[in-house]
Amino acid sequence: MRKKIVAGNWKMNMTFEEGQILTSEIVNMYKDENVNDVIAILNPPFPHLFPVKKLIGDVAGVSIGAQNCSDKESGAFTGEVSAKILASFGVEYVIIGHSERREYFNEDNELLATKVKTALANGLKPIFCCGESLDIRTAGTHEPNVKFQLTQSLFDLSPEDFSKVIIAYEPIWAIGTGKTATADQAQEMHAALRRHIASKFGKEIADNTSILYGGSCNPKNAQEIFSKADVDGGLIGGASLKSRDFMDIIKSF
Ligand SMILES: O=C[C@H](O)COP(=O)(O)O
Repeated sequence: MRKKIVAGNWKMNMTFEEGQILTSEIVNMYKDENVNDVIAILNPPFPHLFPVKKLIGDVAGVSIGAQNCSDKESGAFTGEVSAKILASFGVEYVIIGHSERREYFNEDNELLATKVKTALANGLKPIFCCGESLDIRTAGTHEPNVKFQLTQSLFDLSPEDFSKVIIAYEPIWAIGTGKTATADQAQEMHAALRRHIASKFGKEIADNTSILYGGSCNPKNAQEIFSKADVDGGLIGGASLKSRDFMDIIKSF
């Protein structure tokens, strides 16, 4: 059975102290409150990874992920962080292909395919982001557009490797805009992606792939979105910076 996952993407937010407070609050709430088998993944900026991991300790169900990794294994690439370094610090997940990386850092499907392979080769589980712009949505070509992102970056993987990937569907027009996709729009795309995955890797793998929704998800709309058959959780930006909101989203299942 596929896993229910809520991942918090802090993006470029939180000082050291703020990150420590946020993590402590989330970890304590997660331990004290009734969480229905939902994996929480905290994805802070790089310098937070080790201290946040220490605060999480051995609390089952809470895990740590990075927001990016290099496509290179190691070497003279100033400012980059490799999957190998992340893994050596006990990081378990890595977000790859977020639309902000695609747009501001020119990351294309080909580069992202390399990043996914590098992450997997070093034991990290990729949270692979995909999603369409408003123009593409308006033109009605969103489904083939997003399927193409998966084909280009993930369909070279072996079935065994693909099974370790989490998909995050994030319509770009819904990110940080307060304009969330409707639950039906999310379900429609998630179901299409699952069919697409099945066409390449088979029904069993597709049925076991967690597909998360991201884009202005908050405690008010999470329950309806998560109630849809093919929505297995969320990739949360703004609302993951407030412990109560993040926990309420986790408890929306
Ligand atoms: O990675 C998270 C997404 O970009 C969603 O961000 P948001 O919840 O602030 O819209």
